[in-house]
This record gives sequence, C-alpha cells and structure tokens, in this order.
Amino acid sequence: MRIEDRLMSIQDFILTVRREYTGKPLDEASVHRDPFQQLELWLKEAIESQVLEPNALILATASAQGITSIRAVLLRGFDRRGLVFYTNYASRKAKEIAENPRVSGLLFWPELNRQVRIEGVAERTTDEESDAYFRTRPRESQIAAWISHQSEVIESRRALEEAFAKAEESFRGNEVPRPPFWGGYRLVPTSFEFWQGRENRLHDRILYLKDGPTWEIKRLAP
Ligand SMILES: Cc1cc2nc3c(=O)[nH]c(=O)nc-3n(C[C@H](O)[C@H](O)[C@H](O)COP(=O)(O)O)c2cc1C
Repeated sequence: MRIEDRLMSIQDFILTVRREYTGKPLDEASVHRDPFQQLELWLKEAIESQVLEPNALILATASAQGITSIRAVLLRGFDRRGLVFYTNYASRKAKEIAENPRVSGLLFWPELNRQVRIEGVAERTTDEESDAYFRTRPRESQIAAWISHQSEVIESRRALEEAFAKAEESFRGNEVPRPPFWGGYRLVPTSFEFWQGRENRLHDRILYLKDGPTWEIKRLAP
C-alpha cells in the first residue's frame, strides 16, 4: 500500500502505529550465567530467523567533550574478550575512541522483539588479527579501504571512483595489503542488557554487570 492510500499523514501514522511485542520469556534463573553465551544464543536465533543484518551493531562513541555520535558497524567476531568490528583508524569514530575509549553498542532485531545493549571500552585488535580479517575481504573492499579517507569531506563521487580505478590499476597482479590506517577494535564489555519485548509492555530486561571474573545478573523494570 502506498503511504497516500492510508488516508493518514506520516505524522498521524507515527503517532498511532503500535505493535504488541511478544516473545519467549527471558528469566534471570534460566539465562546463561555468561553473557557471551547468551549473546551467542541470541545471535544464533537471529541468524536462524533470517533477520536481515543479524550482526549489524549500532556503535555509540563520544568525544572528550561528551559530544556523542552513532553509526552501524558489522560485528565480525566475539569471544570472552569482547566484540570485534573493523574500520578506518582515522575515521570520526576512531578519533573519538582515541579521546575517550568508552563506547556502547546495540544489536536490534525487530523481527524477534529483541535488543542487546553492550557498554564497555574499545581497544584496538592486534595487527595479526586485523591482517587475518583483511585477507578474507573481497578484493574490491580491500582496495576501497585504501582509497577512502573515511569521514572526511570529499570533492565528489567522481573523485572517489577515479581514486578507486587508479588504486585497482596500481595493485594489479598483486595481493592488496592491509592499509596501516585500517583495522579492528574490540569492544570489551563491562555490562550487557538483554531486552525481550513482552505483552502489555511488561518487557523482560536482564542486566549483566561485570564483577571481577564473574557477572552479576539483575532484572530491570521495563
Ligand atoms: C549495516 C551497516 C554496516 C556497516 N558496517 C561498517 C563497518 O563494519 N565498518 C565501518 O567502518 N563502517 C561501517 N558502516 C558505515 C558506518 O555506519 C559509518 O558510515 C562509517 O563507519 C563512518 O562512521 P564515522 O564517521 O562515525 O567514523 C556500516 C553501515 C551500515 C548501515
């Protein structure tokens, strides 16, 4: 249906659209004691449910002055050390992380009425880790990493495409190495919150707080 056929303005639509959230109960007694295992379970369920971008992580950073910014990045791996994503080390997010390593991330799966909030600090992955991941990227993405001065103002789309074509030519016949200004970060969590939408807005919110080597588990009001 086209928006015009709804006989409703966009303003009225967003005011009135309302969805009942339902889902399997999330219970502090039955969740994994280890939030990384809980994350693995929910990621598995998101992937199995064929949500469009199950590993899209909305990442918030803040400058030293507390000016915040957010964007999506792709979660490329995780283990008990943290959650890994890759980017340009001269980008806005990287500059903010250099000033202030505190970051937060959000995984949101509307099809499952679920979100996961993660707070912690970002630290760079090792060169070896970044190299290993860079080698798995399609060649075009490897070349794009070289020519994109991510987050900087550029003259035009054409200038970008010309730089890409030039780089493609100069790398012809050779492997594309990882640019020194491109690599990974690991979000090392200090807290996780798993949110499951439930009926009547009585949602389940389970909070994990790092307590030395273990995690404290609490329930939050919806
Ligand atoms: C679904 C999705 C996934 C993305 N994944 C990445 C990523 O893994 N790494 C990255 O640097 N940018 C990624 N981007 C682009 C970022 O959102 C952002 O535009 C870029 O990193 C520049 O951000 P910054 O100026 O805040 O540093 C993605 C965008 C979307 C919509």
